[in-house]
Amino acid sequence: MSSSSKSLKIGIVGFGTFGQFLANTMIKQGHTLTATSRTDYSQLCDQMGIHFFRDITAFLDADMDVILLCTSISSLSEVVGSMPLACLKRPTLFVDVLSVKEHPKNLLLKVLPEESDILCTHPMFGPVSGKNGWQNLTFMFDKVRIKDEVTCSKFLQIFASEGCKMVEMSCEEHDKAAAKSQFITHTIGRTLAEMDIKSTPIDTKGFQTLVELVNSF
Ligand SMILES: O=C(O)C(=O)C[C@]1(C(=O)O)C=C[C@@H](O)C=C1
Repeated sequence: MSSSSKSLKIGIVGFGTFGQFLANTMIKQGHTLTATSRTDYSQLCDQMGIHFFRDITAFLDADMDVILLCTSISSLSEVVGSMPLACLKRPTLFVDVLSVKEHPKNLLLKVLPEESDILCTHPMFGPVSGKNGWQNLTFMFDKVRIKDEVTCSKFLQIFASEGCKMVEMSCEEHDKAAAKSQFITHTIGRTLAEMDIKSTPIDTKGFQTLVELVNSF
């Protein structure tokens, strides 16, 4: 990577809905993307101009600036545990985007090589709230272990340049706050979805707010 260029080589691990969502903006910004996933996304990646690797060793061989972990919370440890990290050619920045933060922080500190940098993040938005751009949406990050500040700040710039509200906070603080906010939002949202609530001709403002909440899941 040339330090004067803003463009990063980013490898995405886990190319589900959230990985694809982030990839679209990264491509728009001119970054070079590769991806790997348990599901075969080679056709979709072809359409998006992303090199898809079925084989994780070949993926790690591709020599990236950033490895972006977009797996589910429950599979992170198995996925990272199965990566042949000795294949990494140089110190690499690992970034996760899981909606809990102490778990990936502790796991990555435990299993990644000492020379790898770690940035734990949580975009507080997704394909629904971010469908018309990321302006004013919150991006939480914790520089857990950063030696290469240049690469880290280029990565953060992806979100800052889209107009995100950048919030630096420890993983521990994040989990305390999210346990209050995200838990209640998902619980109520999913309960209302089960109840199949729909707009009526006589909606109150309060009821419309509930219908909007359900539609955001
Ligand atoms: O806005 C969306 O589309 C979302 O799905 C947002 C949502 C959520 O599940 O609430 C998705 C993932 C992020 O971890 C945070 C928020």
